[in-house]
Amino acid sequence: MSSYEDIQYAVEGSAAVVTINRPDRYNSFRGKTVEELIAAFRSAWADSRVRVVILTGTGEKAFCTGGDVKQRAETGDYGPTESGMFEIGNLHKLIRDIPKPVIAAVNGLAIGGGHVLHVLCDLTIAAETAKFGQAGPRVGSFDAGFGSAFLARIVGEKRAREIWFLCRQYDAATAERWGLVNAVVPGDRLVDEAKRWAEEIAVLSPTAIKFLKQSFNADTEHQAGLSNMAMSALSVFGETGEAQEGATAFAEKRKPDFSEYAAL
Ligand SMILES: CC(C)(COP(=O)(O)OP(=O)(O)OC[C@H]1O[C@@H](n2cnc3c(N)ncnc32)[C@H](O)[C@@H]1OP(=O)(O)O)[C@@H](O)C(=O)NCCC(=O)NCCSC(=O)c1cc(O)c2ccccc2c1O
Repeated sequence: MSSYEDIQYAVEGSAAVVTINRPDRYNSFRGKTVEELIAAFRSAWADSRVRVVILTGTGEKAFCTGGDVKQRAETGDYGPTESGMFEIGNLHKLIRDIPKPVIAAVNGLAIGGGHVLHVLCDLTIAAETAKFGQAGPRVGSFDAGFGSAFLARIVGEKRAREIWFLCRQYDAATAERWGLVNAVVPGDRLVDEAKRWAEEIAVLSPTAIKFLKQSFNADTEHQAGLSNMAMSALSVFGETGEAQEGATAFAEKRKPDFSEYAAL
């Protein structure tokens, strides 16, 4: 895949900068976006010039707001892909497995599956105006894999459950206090700051960094199994009226009505 439609990819100094470029949909992802992100991360892995990957989004509004809910309301899925599959689980694994640090430069809203992406990155630098949160239970979705279990490793069980059960938004200062982000900077300095961190990493031993990343990952690798199961559960849940009510309500700009459903 050499040219991209939903993302931008550039190697600048020692960093590959991967930018989700769907600002009219708040940089939400469809199947094609995920496929392109996978191709970009593979390019960064294979390129010996690249020591760090920076993941960000176009504009000031959103880093990524997760799955494209309008697409899901329209077609019941996240749209066509070359492989015929929606490969978000493979993207999650790739962000973990690429033996180079991945820095999320969160330029705006990191919501739903977009929040999960930054959680999976090794480091997060946030713009002062960035906002963080989950949305799945409001739109008939969930990430019961890395998105919940790994999040709890970062912020602790109580806060992870609060994030998922209340679907609130948290500002960058709160995210920093909770250990969800490494640093907060003015928006106009965000990507430059991420590049500065990348150059600082780039002069260190790449092999030591690789083993360290793998060592950090090894301790939570069992969560990949959970994630697989969660993705299977999600594709079954996505077919239900309950899940479809969430997506349809978002597309129709109204509150979802889950009153006829129960979890007994
Ligand atoms: C993010 C918001 C809270 C922002 O609210 P705000 O009021 O500031 O802005 P608007 O709501 O007016 O949005 C502006 C504009 O952008 C469009 N938009 C925003 N987010 C999305 C989106 N996710 N998909 C499509 N379009 C989006 C919005 O419609 C507006 O366009 P207009 O043309 O109408 O002006 C708020 O927008 C919001 O709550 N967004 C939805 C967030 C969300 O629910 N995300 C998806 C969660 S589910 C998910 O991410 C997911 C992840 C996975 O990994 C999966 C894996 C396997 C299966 C399913 C998965 C899955 O569902």
